[in-house]
Amino acid sequence: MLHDITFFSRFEQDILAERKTITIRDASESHFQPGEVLRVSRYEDGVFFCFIEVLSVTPVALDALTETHARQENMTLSELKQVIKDIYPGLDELFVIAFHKCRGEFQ
Ligand SMILES: CC(=O)Nc1cc[nH]c(=O)n1
Repeated sequence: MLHDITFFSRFEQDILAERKTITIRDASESHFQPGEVLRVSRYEDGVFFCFIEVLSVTPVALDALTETHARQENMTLSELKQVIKDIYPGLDELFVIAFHKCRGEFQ
């Protein structure tokens, strides 16, 4: 079964250009499994823009975010921490979902 995930529209171009290869989510979106293909749409208007394959789902604390995570998000580390604090205020239990954009049959 195909599951859905949404991203804020400001992340769309980075995902399509494969500059953003992780997403950091709360526990409500930590159930995805490696190998699972997700249908990706924009959070604001629901417009579909690609499929992604989940590579891994790894717990991480806000303070444990690193420059590597930031690079995978195409941000600086301070930008990334601020973005996550804005999206999930007061939350420390987070999950890194690593993915790659699907090509070919899923494009
Ligand atoms: C819609 C939404 O929650 N989008 C998010 C949240 C965290 N990271 C991300 O890349 N996108």
